[in-house]
Amino acid sequence: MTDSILKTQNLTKEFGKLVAVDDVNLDIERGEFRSLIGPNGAGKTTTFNLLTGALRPTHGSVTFNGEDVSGLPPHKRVRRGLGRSFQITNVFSGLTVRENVRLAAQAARHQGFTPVEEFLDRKDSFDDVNEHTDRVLERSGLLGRGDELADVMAYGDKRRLEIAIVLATDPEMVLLDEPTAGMSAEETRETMDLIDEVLSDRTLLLIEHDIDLVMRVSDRITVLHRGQVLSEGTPDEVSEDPEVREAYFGGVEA
Ligand SMILES: Nc1ncnc2c1ncn2[C@@H]1O[C@H](COP(=O)(O)OP(=O)(O)OP(=O)(O)O)[C@@H](O)[C@H]1O
Repeated sequence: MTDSILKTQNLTKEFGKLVAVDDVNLDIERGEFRSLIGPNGAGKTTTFNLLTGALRPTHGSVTFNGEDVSGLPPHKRVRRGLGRSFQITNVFSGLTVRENVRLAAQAARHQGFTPVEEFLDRKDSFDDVNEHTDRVLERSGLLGRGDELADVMAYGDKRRLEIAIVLATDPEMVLLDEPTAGMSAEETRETMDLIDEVLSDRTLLLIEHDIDLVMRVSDRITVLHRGQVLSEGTPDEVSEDPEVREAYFGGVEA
């Protein structure tokens, strides 16, 4: 039996008459690197938003670690270990590297329900958050650079900081929404290497339209087309699927 970390059941999102995500069943195994690909308008971003909680499904459910999280807002999903990155991650440019990471660690960790509870919680958790921040900086290759202002960091280092911010929320699973969008081939390679270096022990779901990129990095690939799952399997299985070739290349041999 597989050890599922994230499942969707009959996940559906309608925008008026348009069914953007249509009865999608995903079953992602703990530790897996899964990619979700599909041509423009296939429903990738909508699926991503249903998983993070930015959108609520019209029908169906999202289960994370055995818990139905369909009704939970994004920040509560993050606290349960379902992290997300890049397009939603904010690097505060006026803050230092350490402050950025610390803020993310704090936001993900505080558990108090009222300001008073939070205040009472705070003393103990300060040491805890500081230690966690150090561990994250070390893991991300940023220890010793904590006092640098995010604003003046080089492009590649900023990406490193973005990943550190995700890691600070202590995710069991990370949702990556087109992390290399707009990058050169060289920057794409560096970013994927960095993800591999820093997040390789987490379950990853990469939303991506670059089919060549996902072929290289994924354990399994789910192909969406017109809101539905068209194909699923290892990179080899998916790339040999005639329906995938049809959807991507219009039947023309690539
Ligand atoms: N808020 C919305 N209101 C109405 N229609 C929407 C909304 N968001 C997405 N859609 C539509 O749902 C369909 C799926 O869009 P989605 O952005 O999820 O696809 P995608 O696979 O991410 O595409 P792309 O690669 O172009 O970003 C598209 O037809 C899109 O126009």
